[in-house]
Amino acid sequence: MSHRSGFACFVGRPNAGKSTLTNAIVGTKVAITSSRPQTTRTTVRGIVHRPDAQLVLVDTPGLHRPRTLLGERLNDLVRTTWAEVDVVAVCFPADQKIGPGDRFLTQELAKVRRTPKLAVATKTDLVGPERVAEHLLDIAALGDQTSTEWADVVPVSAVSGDQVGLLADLLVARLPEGPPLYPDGELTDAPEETIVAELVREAALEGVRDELPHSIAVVVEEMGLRPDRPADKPLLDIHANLFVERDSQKGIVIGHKGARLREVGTRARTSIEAMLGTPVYLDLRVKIAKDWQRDPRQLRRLGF
Ligand SMILES: Nc1nc2c(ncn2[C@@H]2O[C@H](COP(=O)(O)OP(=O)(O)OP(=O)(O)O)[C@@H](O)[C@H]2O)c(=O)[nH]1
Repeated sequence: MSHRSGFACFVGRPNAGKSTLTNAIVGTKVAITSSRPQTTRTTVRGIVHRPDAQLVLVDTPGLHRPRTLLGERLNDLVRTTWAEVDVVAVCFPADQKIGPGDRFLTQELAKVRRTPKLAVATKTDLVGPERVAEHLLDIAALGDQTSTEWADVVPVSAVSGDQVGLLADLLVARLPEGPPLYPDGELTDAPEETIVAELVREAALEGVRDELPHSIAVVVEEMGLRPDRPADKPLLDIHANLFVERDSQKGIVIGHKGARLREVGTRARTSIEAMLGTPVYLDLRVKIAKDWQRDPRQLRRLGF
């Protein structure tokens, strides 16, 4: 039996369902989802192991009109990823009309000629069959208008699981023949620190107002098992800094008498424990990195 291996990435407007789809295909939580746009910043890979193939999924941030240095860096990262992967799957949420953002994205993607492009109609559980049909026609028309030849057009629901298996098959079909790229059983090659930092960020974003999400960055300073613990009672010590850009934002994150920060810490700790399967002691500090999105040195320090 021949074996295929390679890389795929999901692209699409913010909130299109890329991270959720990555999780549904990989079958475990590796990328970070939230109901707010633009939370996926780091490239997190999920790896699908099958007898016939190994599919490595790269989850990129959304392309957007850059207004800051961070925005430009993100767009560069997206384009580089498109050229490097074996197939790009563009997500168009079925509960939304195709809009200028989708057109901009598809046009940009069309410039990366070599990479096969697959169109995915996401969130089909939210709408009826007529709307799905109409959406598929709109996607085909968008392909014509942008001279994009869709390798396939697939409707899926990551939430109900409908057609997720088919999508995985279609992605695998675009991979070159080759041996597995990663050892079996490895679900993600994102370092644990990155996953932990994303989980803290996700917890901090819950329930905050619109402007804040772009201003929060989390860096795990230190992480390690506490020494002198009995083998059956491990404890993972995590020291993390949560950076905001301004004093006023620090207040929002910390909340009245630290109440909000405590909530964020508890929520983050619970999801880190669930993810890593170890009890966690989380030491979370809020710091100000003034205007970090515009400062190249700070961007590097925060891992961009
Ligand atoms: N009903 C339904 N909701 C979905 C589905 N897929 C994703 N969602 C929801 O849509 C929202 C956005 O999903 P994400 O997976 O975070 O979207 P994303 O494209 O990764 O978003 P960004 O990281 O902001 O670019 C979340 O609230 C998901 O729960 C789906 O198949 N059905």
